[in-house]
Amino acid sequence: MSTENALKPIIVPIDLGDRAYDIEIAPDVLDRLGGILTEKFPGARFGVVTDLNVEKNQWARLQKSLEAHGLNYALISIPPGENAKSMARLDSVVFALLKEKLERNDIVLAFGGGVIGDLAGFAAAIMRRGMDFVQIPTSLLAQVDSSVGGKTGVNSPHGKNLIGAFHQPRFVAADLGVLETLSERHFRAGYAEVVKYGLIDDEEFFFWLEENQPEIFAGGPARAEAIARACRAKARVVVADEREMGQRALLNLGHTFGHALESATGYSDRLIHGEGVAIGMALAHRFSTKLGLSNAQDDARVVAHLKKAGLPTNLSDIPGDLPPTADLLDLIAQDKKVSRGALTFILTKGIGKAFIEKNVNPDQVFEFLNEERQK
Ligand SMILES: NC(=O)c1ccc[n+]([C@@H]2O[C@H](COP(=O)([O-])OP(=O)(O)OC[C@H]3O[C@@H](n4cnc5c(N)ncnc54)[C@H](O)[C@@H]3O)[C@@H](O)[C@H]2O)c1
Ligand SMILES: O=C(O)C(=O)C[C@@H](O)[C@H](O)[C@H](O)COP(=O)(O)O
Ligand SMILES: [Zn+2]
Repeated sequence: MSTENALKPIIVPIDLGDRAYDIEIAPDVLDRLGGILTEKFPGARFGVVTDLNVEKNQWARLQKSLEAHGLNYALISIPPGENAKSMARLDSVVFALLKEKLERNDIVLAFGGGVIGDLAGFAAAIMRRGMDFVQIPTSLLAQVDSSVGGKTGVNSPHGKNLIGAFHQPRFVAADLGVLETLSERHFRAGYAEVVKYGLIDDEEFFFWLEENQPEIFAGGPARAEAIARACRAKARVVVADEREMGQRALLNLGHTFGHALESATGYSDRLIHGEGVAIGMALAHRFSTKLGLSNAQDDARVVAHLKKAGLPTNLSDIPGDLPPTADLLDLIAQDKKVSRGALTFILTKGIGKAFIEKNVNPDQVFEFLNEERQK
């Protein structure tokens, strides 16, 4: 594939019939958003949900664009971090939007990373029995993954993302410029989800990432191309299986382990989502090899690439103590892919050859995790 010009907007359509929408990836879409929203939603008011970091670094640009078109908005800004994906914070955001008298035909703008997208999207899904919303993803992770596909929700002490709804956005505005103020740690974490698309079913993309990772981190055309390729990959899966009745579960590669680790570390800065996914993908590869399904060479290649990008790949990379393995297994048993009590994992036959394995033996997971704890 030829390198895409970073200055030219890239449109990725999500063909979901009456819920179809576009992702626009461009360096200036935030500055043009006031005009886009005016055209798409004439007469609407906007409830902008963001966090304090995004407000400090990027709100001025969006505000200018909204005000240039005379749009009426209310700003709701919450403390940042994964802990915001809670029932308590959902309650306060919904309350604030209702207090602003947002009507059912008004629009929620989710302006932030994946935490804001999941939380504000869920708020939109339940407010007045369902309001429309627009995703304005400001982290790499949100641009390549969470703003696309309609999974919204919050966490529970019982497990990650256990309370939520499928609710598709009406538009996704992925502005490349906003990434300039994202921390390196969060950029790296988002990159784990980019690597995921290569590992699922596109070894050529994984090899391209091996070649281009430094350019992607530096910004410019390779970054725009990586984001667009990730969005197209996610679009293909979501259009084929919107509500995860089957193949969409492949997007969960690394997440069965990763989500349990995020819960076990209290949804804290000890382990952010993309880091959990990086460790989870390394574990999924090694577990597959232990079961005789994959091979050590591919495992090593995956780990080497994740490490080169500054990502963790071992349980011991997580600061502090982890709970006993039995507790980790309890968290894995709360995974939404569990069916009639049986564990489902996304396993692999090698790079780009992931598959869904139902009825995974919990004793084998327990033994594997105990071995991994020794590393
Ligand atoms: N719905 C989905 O399909 C889906 C997919 C993947 C991940 N997720 C969820 O996404 C969440 C993780 O998202 P995330 O990694 O974006 O985390 P995040 O939303 O916490 O954002 C990362 C951090 O960067 C800050 N930030 C974001 N954009 C910034 C910017 N442009 N400039 C400066 N600071 C900025 C935020 O304030 C936060 O501190 C997890 O809860 C995960 O479960 C959902
Ligand atoms: O969109 C999907 O489907 C995914 O699985 C994408 C994941 O990266 C994301 O973390 C998602 O929120 C996980 O979904 P869950 O259903 O396992 O909570
Ligand atoms: Zn994820």
